[in-house]
Amino acid sequence: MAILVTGGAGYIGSHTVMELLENRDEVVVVDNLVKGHKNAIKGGKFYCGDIRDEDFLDRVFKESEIEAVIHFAAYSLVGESMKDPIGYYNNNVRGTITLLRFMKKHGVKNIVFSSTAAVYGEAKNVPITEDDDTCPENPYGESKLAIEKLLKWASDSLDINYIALRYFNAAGAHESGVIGEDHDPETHLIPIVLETALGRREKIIIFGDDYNTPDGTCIRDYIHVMDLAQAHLLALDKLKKDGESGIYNLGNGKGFSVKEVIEKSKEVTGRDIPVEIGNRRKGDPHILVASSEKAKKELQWKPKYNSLEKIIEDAWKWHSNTH
Ligand SMILES: NC(=O)c1ccc[n+]([C@@H]2O[C@H](COP(=O)([O-])OP(=O)(O)OC[C@H]3O[C@@H](n4cnc5c(N)ncnc54)[C@H](O)[C@@H]3O)[C@@H](O)[C@H]2O)c1
Ligand SMILES: O=c1ccn([C@@H]2O[C@H](COP(=O)(O)OP(=O)(O)O[C@H]3O[C@H](CO)[C@@H](O)[C@H](O)[C@H]3O)[C@@H](O)[C@H]2O)c(=O)[nH]1
Repeated sequence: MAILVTGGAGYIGSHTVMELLENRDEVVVVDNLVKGHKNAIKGGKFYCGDIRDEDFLDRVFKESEIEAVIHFAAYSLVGESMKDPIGYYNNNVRGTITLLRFMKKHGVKNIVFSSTAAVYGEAKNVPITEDDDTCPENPYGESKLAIEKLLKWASDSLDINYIALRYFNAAGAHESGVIGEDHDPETHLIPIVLETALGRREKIIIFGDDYNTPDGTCIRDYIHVMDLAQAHLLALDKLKKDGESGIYNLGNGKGFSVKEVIEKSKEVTGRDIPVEIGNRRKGDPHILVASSEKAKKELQWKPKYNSLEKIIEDAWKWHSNTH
């Protein structure tokens, strides 16, 4: 029996596939390679196609004995979603609807879903717990919240069990340096900062320094991609064991401002990183920091790489050596 990983050629997906392979799980990856890379998939069986393509998805389920699904495939950029809300709903919501229909048809019950801190919007509490209000500030977060709600109804009446993992900001790379964060164009803070350190960019533009935070720049909770990968395996175990659906935050519980990330990157790389202050980016909440106590207690999740320094070191190893 295999684990179907949608979006397994992408950043977090490819790192989770590595972890599954190390755990000796059988893996089937589905990805349309719109954003991902075939050479980031380090094992298992690969199908190139779109999860919204019904005939394609039906064939994948028919040809492989799928035990459970980990569902990463989505568009995931806050800024892009503000410009293309229809495209975001179309890919994220429609893709998940098609996936659930074929899971149902082929009798696959368990799904781990990539949700996001962006479902919370401007947080009222710091750190944020899973019971806090959800009020997304951008179409991306809204599309993910719509999927969480769909999953809830599906679990109530369709015999589907789900765990939605609300990741905060994924960062870092596999410790081997073999795979890392490889988006094109890159929009995420840490890779852009490191590309600037490497001289591939002239400068990093800070999107606003007039937020209500100590240094005026946005605060995020950066979580190592391999700690996220570990959480997916634990979520699968839990679904197999007790079939109980649930929602879990995944973060380190510590926030860093954009300026702090740049300063730490200067220390790690020993390079100069030129900075310019620019306008705010639409759709950005000022602070997002997780409480992950629920994941630690109920999934037995034990993040191993929980310092910003280690996250930047691993990202730097990949960016400076292999990219
Ligand atoms: N990167 C983060 O900080 C972060 C934080 C919270 C949540 N997430 C969520 O985690 C998941 C993975 O994020 P990522 O950073 O690895 O993104 P990514 O873009 O690197 O990976 C997504 C993968 O899905 C594929 N894909 C997209 N639409 C598809 C479709 N219709 N059919 C088949 N394949 C499709 C892409 O080609 C890509 O390989 C996403 O669902 C994202 O919303 C990411
Ligand atoms: O060139 C840049 C890039 C980013 N930022 C800022 O850096 C912070 C982090 O931005 P980024 O790395 O783009 O991540 P987010 O927009 O916080 O979104 C990520 O983290 C979310 C969870 O918090 C996920 O849902 C998204 O999928 C993922 O892209 C934000 O305040 C940005 O405004 C800059 O100032 N300059």
